[in-house]
Amino acid sequence: MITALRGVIGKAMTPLARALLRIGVSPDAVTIIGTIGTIAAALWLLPTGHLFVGALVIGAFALSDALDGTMARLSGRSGPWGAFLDSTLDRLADGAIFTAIGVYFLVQQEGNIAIVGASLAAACVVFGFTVSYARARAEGLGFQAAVGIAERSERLVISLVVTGFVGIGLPVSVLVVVLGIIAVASLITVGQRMAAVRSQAKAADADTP
Ligand SMILES: CCCCCCCC/C=C\CCCCCCCC(=O)OC[C@H](COP(=O)(O)O[C@@H]1[C@H](O)[C@H](OP(=O)(O)O)[C@@H](O)[C@H](O)[C@H]1O)OC(=O)CCCCCCC/C=C\CCCCCCCC
Ligand SMILES: Nc1ccn([C@@H]2O[C@H](COP(=O)(O)O)[C@@H](O)[C@H]2O)c(=O)n1
Ligand SMILES: [Mg+2]
Ligand SMILES: [Mg+2]
Repeated sequence: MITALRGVIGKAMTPLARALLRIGVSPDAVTIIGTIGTIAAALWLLPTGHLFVGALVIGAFALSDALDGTMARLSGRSGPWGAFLDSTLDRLADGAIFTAIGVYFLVQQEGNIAIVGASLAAACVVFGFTVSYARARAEGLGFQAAVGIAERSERLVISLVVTGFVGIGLPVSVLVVVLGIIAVASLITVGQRMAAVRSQAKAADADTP
């Protein structure tokens, strides 16, 4: 759903991508700086309770994930190394964001909401990583698995927008519910990816003489 905005975001990034290339910035530099910025902003701003500013700053850095690919394509430097670097660093950024939300619950909240919020954030880390792993493993075996209701863009945009709104007064219980929904939707996405690979594997078996 949100992932479908990819083309639009890529187009919107084009002028900035061209400008950065012109001054000699490489796609890899944007990938690395974007990841470091995301991790630093998440681990500093969320546990200290700066949820609104944190969501905005993390969102801005996370959007650089669409910038690096646009720069790589425009400069003709798109390739396996960049794809590997981008996907691997994505996992560090995802882990930092949901870990930071979990630490926010443990440090800034009390009682059941702290325990439940932190546990659901941990579930988002584990199930989100499993979604990404399923695609990486499928692609390593020659199948396609870029499907599902909770791809990375959905997980990040929804969690960051709700985190930002909690920062300006939305009850924190809404974030707990949304983390629960993201965790369940991630598990469903794992199932959707398994189903996609299973049908491709069966079709490949049937084609084998
Ligand atoms: C001061 C500045 C403020 C900035 C605020 C920005 C607000 C923007 C609002 C909306 C923008 C939403 C659009 C984001 C859609 C991005 C779509 C996109 O470009 O996707 C591509 C990019 C990279 O995808 P890849 O295919 O290269 O990545 C793959 C993916 O990671 C796979 O993961 P999997 O699905 O399998 O788990 C991996 O398997 C694969 O390895 C990997 O290659 O997608 C992204 O992932 C980019 C995510 C962008 C997230 C942007 C977050 C910004 C949204 C909100 C900001 C918070 C606003 C706070 C509001 C506060 C309200 C009071
Ligand atoms: N440093 C980089 C980053 C990305 N790429 C290429 O872009 C693809 C990802 O594009 P996004 O718009 O989704 O970031 C990736 O698969 C690589 O082909 C690159 O070459 N170098
Ligand atoms: Mg990228
Ligand atoms: Mg990336």
